[in-house]
Amino acid sequence: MSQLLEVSGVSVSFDGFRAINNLSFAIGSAELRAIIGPNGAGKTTFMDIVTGKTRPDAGHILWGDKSLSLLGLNEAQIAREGIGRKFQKPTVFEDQTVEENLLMALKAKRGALSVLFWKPASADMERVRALAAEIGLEDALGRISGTLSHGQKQWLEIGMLLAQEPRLLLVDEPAAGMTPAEREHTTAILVEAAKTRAVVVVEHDMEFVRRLNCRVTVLHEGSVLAEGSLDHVTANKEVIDVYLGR
Ligand SMILES: Nc1ncnc2c1ncn2[C@@H]1O[C@H](COP(=O)(O)OP(=O)(O)OP(=O)(O)O)[C@@H](O)[C@H]1O
Repeated sequence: MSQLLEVSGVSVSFDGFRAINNLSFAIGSAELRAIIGPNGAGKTTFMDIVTGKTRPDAGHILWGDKSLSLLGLNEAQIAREGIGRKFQKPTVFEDQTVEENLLMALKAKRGALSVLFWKPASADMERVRALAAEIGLEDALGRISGTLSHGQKQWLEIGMLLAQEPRLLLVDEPAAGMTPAEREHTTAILVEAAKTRAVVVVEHDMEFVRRLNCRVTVLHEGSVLAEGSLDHVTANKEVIDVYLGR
C-alpha cells in the first residue's frame, strides 16, 4: 500500500506543555484507520496539525505521491489538496433539503468563477443521488435537513464531505450520540468510503472501533504508544496501564 500521509517527528507545545511529542506515523492511500487514546492524548491536536489549524514546532508532514510538505500550506490550500474534516457536531444547513445540501457541497468543489455560472446539470443530480445512496439517504432527498435525526445529519455531512472528493477524510467521534442501528450504518458508510480514499476515525467508543475492523493507532502523551489490530493493541500492557490510569 502506498502512503498518502507521512507524519514524522512532529511536536507542538502549548505554553511549554508538549501536546504532540515526536509523533510519527503513516496512513495509506485507501485505508481505514482508527485513532484512539485517553483524554488529552493529542488526537484533536493531531487533526488540527494535519488540517493546518495548528502549526507544529518541529517535524514534517508529507502528502501524496509527490511528498508535498503540508507545513508550507494554509488551511484552505490543505482542504484543496483533498483533506476533509468532519467535526463531532453536524453542521448541515438545517433549513435546506438533503438534496440542496448535497448540491451545495458539489458546487463548493468548483472554483469561484464557475460557481457564478453554475446550474445543476443532470450529471450533478445523478451525483447527488449516488451520494445519497452512499450515505443511505436516497429516500430523504426532499426532507428539510433540520427534521433529520442526529444520525442522519451526521451521514448527510459525511456525504457533503464526500461530494468534495477528499483523498483523506478525518472524522471526529462519529458514533457519539448515535443509536446502535445508526452506529452500524455509520460503520458501513466509513468502511465503504475507505475503499477509495483514506479515512481516519478518532473515536472513544471501543465497540465502534471493533466494528470498523481496521488498523488502530493508540496515542498517549502526544506519541504513538501502540499500533495494530484492536486485539493486538488492547493486549499491550502499556495500553492497558494507560487506559486504567496506572
Ligand atoms: N490551544 C491549546 N492551548 C493549550 N493547551 C492545549 C491546546 N490544545 C490542546 N491543548 C492540550 O494539549 C493536550 C492534548 O489535547 P487534545 O485535545 O489534542 O487531546 P485529545 O486526545 O483530543 O483529548 P480528548 O479525547 O479529550 O478530546 C491536552 O492536555 C490539552 O489540554
